[in-house]
Amino acid sequence: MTSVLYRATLLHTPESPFTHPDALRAHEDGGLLVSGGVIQASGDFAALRAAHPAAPVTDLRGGLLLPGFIDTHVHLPQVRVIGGLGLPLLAWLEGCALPEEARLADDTYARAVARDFLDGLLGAGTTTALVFGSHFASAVDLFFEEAAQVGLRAVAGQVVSDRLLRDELHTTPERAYAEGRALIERWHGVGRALYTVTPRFSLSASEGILDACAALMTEFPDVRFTSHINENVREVEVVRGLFPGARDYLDTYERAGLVNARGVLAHNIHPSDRELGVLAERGCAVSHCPCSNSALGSGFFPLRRHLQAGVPVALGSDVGGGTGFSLLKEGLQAHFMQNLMGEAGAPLTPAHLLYLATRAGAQALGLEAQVGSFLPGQQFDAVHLSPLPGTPWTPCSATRPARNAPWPPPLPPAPRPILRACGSAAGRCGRGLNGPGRPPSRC
Ligand SMILES: O=c1[nH]c(=O)c2nc[nH]c2[nH]1
Ligand SMILES: [Zn+2]
Repeated sequence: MTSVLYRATLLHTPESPFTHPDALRAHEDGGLLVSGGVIQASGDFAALRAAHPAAPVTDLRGGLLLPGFIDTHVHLPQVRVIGGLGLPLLAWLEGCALPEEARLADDTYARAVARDFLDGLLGAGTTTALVFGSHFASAVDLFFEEAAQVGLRAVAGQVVSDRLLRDELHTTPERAYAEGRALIERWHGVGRALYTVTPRFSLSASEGILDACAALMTEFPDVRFTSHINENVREVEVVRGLFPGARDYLDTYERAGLVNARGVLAHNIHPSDRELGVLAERGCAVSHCPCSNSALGSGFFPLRRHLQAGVPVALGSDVGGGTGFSLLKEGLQAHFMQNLMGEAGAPLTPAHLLYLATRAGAQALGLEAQVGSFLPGQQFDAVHLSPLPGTPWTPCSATRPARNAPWPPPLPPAPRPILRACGSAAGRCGRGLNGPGRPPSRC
């Protein structure tokens, strides 16, 4: 099989920068040798060229080649309600998201939505996504068909709920099991498709429906699991009331047997230490969706606590609670929000952000042997970020200060003031400013 040598500036993070400070691999004049869609070698272009002189070269210089982005939380039926800002979660679901989700009962509408959604993901450089599907089995079926057409690595499933949404979005445990089973048999492992068992959240899922989800997970041991957790204070309170015997939100899934290394739970903004400990011990990942957390006012994600506990974390766009498909934007927002948290935040460098948008997502989905970096043996799932022709392209030449270098540097001694403000309230002594040497207390 012919190999092709791609020439570009390459960046990838085969290790986690949270544990390996030198995790970023950067090759300014880099090369990737690809054969049959699989990466054979990566590194400096000159060395690869010397070792493979006959390989045809595809020249992609002038931009950046990164592993394709991996979105670990995004809702198929919400692509047309992106940007409904200003409401907290439960009001937003009722007024904005759920009425639109009900429209996917119509197959023609559902197909059009699937196409918009896939355009959005691929346009943002996302090549793998963990997709919250539709409540309607036929819409999920259509989605898998459309995803196969465009080559997205779709890890998706039918969303199931049996209370507190809208009647047309409710199902029963028996029907959820039967429709889930049929979709798994039709799509799981076909081409790039994988199936995810998807109860919407414990607020809308009875114990019966969580048990039906667990039955599918037992019967098909490599399908994935996804849901929401601890997103909004009011939501957490309602869930506590609905599951009086549960220790906390996570326990509602745990008791059904749904928490393990095949799982990704979205948000987790308000976790207890117990929940973090269990997630870490079971290897269940959390999808952090910072634009959604900001848009719905859900709160600040305690990334530092997740990292300290050892919980795997990756990034999600959470369209349409989130504001768009770009994981570059999610990374930037994550950075801003961690900054705003001060001491409680985790400082994020560009290497952390690249990792969270690529390799961390692959690990969360159990796909790290296939995608997420440019290591040999990986699929050639990549995104080429190239500026439009004519855009000035000046690499940033600023040097970063060392992590613990004092900043700001000490200030020079302050000049002696010539005039000092009057010490009385708002200068009401009538003299305004004191003359040199007159202490404010004499005013
Ligand atoms: O951000 C969210 N988007 C949703 O659609 C949803 N459903 C339950 N919980 C949710 N959170
Ligand atoms: Zn969501």
